[in-house]
Amino acid sequence: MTLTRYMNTAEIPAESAPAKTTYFSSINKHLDSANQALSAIDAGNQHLHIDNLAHQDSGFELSNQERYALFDSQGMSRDFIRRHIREERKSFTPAEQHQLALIASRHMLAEIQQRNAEHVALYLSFDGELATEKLIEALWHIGVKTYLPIVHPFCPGHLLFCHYHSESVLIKNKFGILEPKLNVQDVIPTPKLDMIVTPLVAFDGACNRMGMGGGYYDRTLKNSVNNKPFAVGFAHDCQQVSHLPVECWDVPLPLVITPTRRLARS
Ligand SMILES: Nc1nc2c(c(=O)[nH]1)N(C=O)[C@@H](CNc1ccc(C(=O)N[C@@H](CCC(=O)O)C(=O)O)cc1)CN2
Ligand SMILES: Nc1ncnc2c1ncn2[C@@H]1O[C@H](COP(=O)(O)OP(=O)(O)OP(=O)(O)O)[C@@H](O)[C@H]1O
Repeated sequence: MTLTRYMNTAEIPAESAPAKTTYFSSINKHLDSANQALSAIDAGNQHLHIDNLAHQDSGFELSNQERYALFDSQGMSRDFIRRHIREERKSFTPAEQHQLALIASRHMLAEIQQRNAEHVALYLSFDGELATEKLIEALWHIGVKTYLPIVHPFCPGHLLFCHYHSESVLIKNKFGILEPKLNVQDVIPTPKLDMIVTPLVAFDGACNRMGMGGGYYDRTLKNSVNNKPFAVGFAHDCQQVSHLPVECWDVPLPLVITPTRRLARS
């Protein structure tokens, strides 16, 4: 059984929205196995786990009644969608955020392992973004090298990617986001990354991506050749919208992973 098992292409419009409680009770059914998968790696049971995670059914499928309702964004401006979805993703409690991040991290870990990625850029969450801390710890345990974006000190709108390890010193950037203190020896040229797990504010069914509005990831991803590095959006289900107004500089993602979906761009 493959990961695509939990991809559900049917979209539920907002008017037939199930209550958030229904979404959470279906999510909770999958929490134990996600917890076990990630803590087995913590416990050093790596080898067994890598094999298991890569091949077992690590996904799940929600019925239309259980899934998070799609926000109908038709005709809305980018700015309005950005503000609305930022509020939506911030509305989860810390406990809900933790559960959702665990479940999604398990899926992302399986994706990283299946692709044999050795150098993976991620982000440290803020503003209600899906948290990556557990995923990063699991990657350290299995020997995958992790990197974080740094807002470029001289080149406005651009990012540098720096090695992130257990000894890294983190400082807040101008947006209040934690990033590694710049050390040139830690910088990796972007084409050397195998994967970039990108933050995003909103995405649609065609894997179009909208971020915080700085154009940082668009500038980074426009230089990808043959999907190297392979960019994967990591987001809450509530961040999917029915339609994103696309600009000429927007770079669509080949894949988006949420707690309940693996959405590949066709
Ligand atoms: N966790 C995380 N790290 C990331 C990003 C991200 O989206 N998430 N970025 C993705 O690109 C870059 C930072 N880009 C950002 C762009 C705008 C704002 C922001 O908060 N803008 C404010 C206005 C700030 C101001 O005017 O000074 C806002 O919109 O409220 C934050 C991050 C690099 N690191
Ligand atoms: N490749 C590029 N070259 C030059 N300017 C760009 C490029 N990509 C985006 N921009 C500029 O960046 C600004 C912000 O773009 P946009 O609103 O799409 O960012 P975003 O995707 O929301 O942010 P991010 O990628 O940082 O998460 C726009 O004004 C756009 O002109």
